[in-house]
Amino acid sequence: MPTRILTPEYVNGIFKGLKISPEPKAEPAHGLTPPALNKSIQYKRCMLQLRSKGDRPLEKYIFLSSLKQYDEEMFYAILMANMPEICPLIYTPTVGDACLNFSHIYRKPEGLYVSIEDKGSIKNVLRVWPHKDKARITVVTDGSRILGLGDLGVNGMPISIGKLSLYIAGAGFKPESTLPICLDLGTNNAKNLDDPLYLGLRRKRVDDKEMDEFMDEFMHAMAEVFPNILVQFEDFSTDHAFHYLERYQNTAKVPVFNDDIQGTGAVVLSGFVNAAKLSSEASGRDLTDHRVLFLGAGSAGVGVAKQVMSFFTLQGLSEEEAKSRIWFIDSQGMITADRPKLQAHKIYFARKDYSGPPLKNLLDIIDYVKPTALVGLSTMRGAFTKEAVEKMAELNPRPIIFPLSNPVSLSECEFKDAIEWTDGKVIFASGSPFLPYTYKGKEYYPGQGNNMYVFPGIGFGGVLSKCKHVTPSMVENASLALAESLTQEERDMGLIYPKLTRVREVSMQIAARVIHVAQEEHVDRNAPLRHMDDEHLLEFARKRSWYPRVPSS
Ligand SMILES: O=C([O-])CC(=O)C(=O)O
Ligand SMILES: [Mg+2]
Repeated sequence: MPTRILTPEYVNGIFKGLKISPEPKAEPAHGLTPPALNKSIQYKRCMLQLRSKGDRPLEKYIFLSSLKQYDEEMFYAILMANMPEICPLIYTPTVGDACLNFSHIYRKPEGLYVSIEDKGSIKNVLRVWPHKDKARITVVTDGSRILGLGDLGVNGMPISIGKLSLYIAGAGFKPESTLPICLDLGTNNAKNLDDPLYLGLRRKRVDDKEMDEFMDEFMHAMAEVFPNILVQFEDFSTDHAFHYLERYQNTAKVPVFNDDIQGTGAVVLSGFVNAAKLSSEASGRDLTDHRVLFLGAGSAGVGVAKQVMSFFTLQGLSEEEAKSRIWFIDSQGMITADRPKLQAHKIYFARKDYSGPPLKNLLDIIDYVKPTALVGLSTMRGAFTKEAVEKMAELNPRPIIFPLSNPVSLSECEFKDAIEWTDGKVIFASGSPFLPYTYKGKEYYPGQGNNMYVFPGIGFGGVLSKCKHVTPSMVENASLALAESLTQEERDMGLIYPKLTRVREVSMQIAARVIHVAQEEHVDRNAPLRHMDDEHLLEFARKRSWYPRVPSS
């Protein structure tokens, strides 16, 4: 039996003051605000107040979060005009701190909490969401693997909220069409369970069987209550991430994708396409001869490797040949097929062509594999040591080094170090942002291989096409559209990803491509769009994209 009593009073009470959908707002009545206050001054005051918090990012997060609640349009105007400054505050890395502290800094409802105690009546809980008919995109986490921070339980909610803010700023979803959801299936995090202020259920996680039953009911209920929604799974623990993607991606009545597996994979493939070209220009090596070594074999690592395989298959290699260009290291060393008790998701990439003693040390493995690219999704801070990066630079005139773990405190290496250790030769992308670095008088720009470049466009294209499913080809094409979106200026700067300031335009290109592929694969249900050519699809996406009505200066 649910413990919550969903009386109208309860529902009205909990949402009182929750501004999920600002209807066109009346200006505050004359006399209630100081005479000179207007939106432009308010914008400047907000920026001033934000910046006055100096280098206290969590305080900035809290400030921005309350700004979003009392003046949503102002929040988005500020975010969109200052993406490089604000993204790291509402998203990785600061969102990691917000999650760790969520039970202490929580103020107001911003999404739905569905707990194991709601099993049997999940539909009723979903129905409390205002504007049910407007919901088009949801980010659903169970808090079990938040960034690289592990099981945070209900404290994972800010990740759903942060990603949806980027769906809005990045692609132009209307704020009221977004729905953050945190599933509370317990937590195995002792720190949470010992914290008297922890806001989730005070119990260990349920077993897999009970979780399956819960998830099946949840997905059915979602399709019934929100028939037009697209579901993005986020930060589920590795086994569950793969399991629920497979369980629902072709069968659920609403389209589903997993951002950690597919979004991260797509964004890294895109960066790799551009990086491999730069690296091959320097080495003369054929594109099909790249060799990619992954450190970390969780949902993101394996998801990324599967996408990177399509780099090779697009060059004409077979699946087996493509797979042979990829090596994995996990906590026990290089993954080989003869290792006993390999987890299911690691078997595919386990090497069958190695028979020596187990290789455990990164330097030995680099010596053996001779990679052109080193990709980290290990959440092991500093795992790409000076010696390892120097060895990569000995092997390659332009080594590709992607330390992709989030947040920044768990990055496998820092941008500054990668530049110095390779004497500026590195082609670099990280998961969380680093600042540009000047070395020997030249300014170098880090790439940010974060799924924020693709999920807004995948979601927007998926929703505009009214797709039944998100297919692998839609994801792969999102990635290629991102790779192709670089301007000449960005290429001249040596970038492998477009500038963050262009993310809206890039998302439109991705969305248009996603619609096109949904049509080719007959998973679209928006028939009138079928008559549009690519240029019209792009125009259509741009027209449907939401902007805050606030002057941005
Ligand atoms: O949230 C991010 O920055 C990227 C991501 O999905 C993760 O690290 O789990
Ligand atoms: Mg994630």
